[in-house]
Amino acid sequence: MADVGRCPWHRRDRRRPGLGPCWRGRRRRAAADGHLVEGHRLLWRLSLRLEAGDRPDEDAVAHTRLFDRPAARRHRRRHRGPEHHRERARADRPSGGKGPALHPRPQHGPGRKPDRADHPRRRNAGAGGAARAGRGGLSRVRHQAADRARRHLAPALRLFGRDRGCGYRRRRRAAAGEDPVSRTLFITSSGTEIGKTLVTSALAHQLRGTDTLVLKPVVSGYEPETAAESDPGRILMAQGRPVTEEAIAAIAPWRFKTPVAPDVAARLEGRAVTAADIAGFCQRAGAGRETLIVEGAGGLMAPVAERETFLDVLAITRWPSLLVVGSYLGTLSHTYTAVETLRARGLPIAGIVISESEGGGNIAELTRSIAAFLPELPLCVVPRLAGAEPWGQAPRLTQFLVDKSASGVAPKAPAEI
Ligand SMILES: Nc1ncnc2c1ncn2[C@@H]1O[C@H](COP(=O)(O)OP(=O)(O)OP(=O)(O)O)[C@@H](O)[C@H]1O
Ligand SMILES: C[C@H](N)[C@H](N)CCCCCC(=O)O
Ligand SMILES: [Mg+2]
Repeated sequence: MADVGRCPWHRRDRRRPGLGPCWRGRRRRAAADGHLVEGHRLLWRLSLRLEAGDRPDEDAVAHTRLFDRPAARRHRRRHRGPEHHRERARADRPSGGKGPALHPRPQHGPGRKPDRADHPRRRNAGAGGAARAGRGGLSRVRHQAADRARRHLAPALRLFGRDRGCGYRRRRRAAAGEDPVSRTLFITSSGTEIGKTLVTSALAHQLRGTDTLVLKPVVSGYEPETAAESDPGRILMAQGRPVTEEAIAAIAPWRFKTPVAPDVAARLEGRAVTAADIAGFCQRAGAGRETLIVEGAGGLMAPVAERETFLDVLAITRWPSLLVVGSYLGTLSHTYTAVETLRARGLPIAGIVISESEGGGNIAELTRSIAAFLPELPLCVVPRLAGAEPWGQAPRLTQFLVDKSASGVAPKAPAEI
């Protein structure tokens, strides 16, 4: 049985009786593989598959075993060994796919509801689509990834609704490219050494216990000996995770030794990275996660390749940016330039965080200026924090995360000063 449809945790016999919605209702029952079936209707669909001699996937075989003993025997025989194979397969093959159905199609009529699989809206959905137009079998034109994710989805969704459960189906759909990660935030800044990692670690810390992945795909100036002080090291510590080489490699695959622009650092090591590499890695790693947070390296337009910058990563992904800016003299121009740059590419901005620079600055005046110039953008201040774990003292930053189904831009939040 393919590992689709139910979370392994639930598939094991751990359910407490009477708690799950899955096992209620007289006409529904659980097959031995943990998949839900709807009695007669599903049997009828299976009969259509079997009639055509179609055995498209392992699931169909599993159900055959459950519902149709002669067919299950044939299946076992067919897999017994090569010496039986040809002869038995010939004998088992239905005559042109036109033999009688094992389970005759239910007749429509008074007192009998038409099968929902025949409804026009459902014709392409799940197993219902297979039975359409009297073709008596699954379509030969198949989209493999979609099929993998959609097997048995229709009955399951009808019973439970799309958003219930532990998130296992959502992650599977996302892995098949059907459903993007719910919330993503790209932490960028008006320059380097501004406070991106502090903000990223604070978010990572505040989102502990949730389904959040935090990535720092490109890091320059990385030394394995001082991994705990590196950006990915600090992110892991903020999440309460051990700083190991494996954990760092999983969240920061492009690590370069020299503390310079990533394209230069990569060239010095005879390596290369592109905006598409970075976008692809993050999207694959984050597929199906509830929240994905990605920290850039350097400022918004720090180069990643000779003719590409982090802005090109954003042009591919269209992640909302959280712009971290300093409180030094000159930050206003840097801030507005970064905002204009994102807007010129039509990229969403989740908000601005002023991370107090070493020299301080007039935070109240800066906040007033930015709020007046960009009143539509949420604004927050992270004051100068001391201590070994500054991420634990930062103000709440999770308000910058919004569902992708929303506009992609965080709702306006009051400035925290
Ligand atoms: N609000 C703050 N309070 C205390 N320290 C801060 C603050 N903002 C930044 N820093 C300090 O400034 C230094 C640079 O910050 P950080 O590493 O977060 O910058 P960055 O933008 O992530 O840089 P990079 O471009 O290298 O990724 C760090 O030592 C950090 O702790
Ligand atoms: C080493 C440093 N802290 C960052 N990791 C990389 C900064 C690159 C800046 C490139 C630039 O904008 O000139
Ligand atoms: Mg950083």
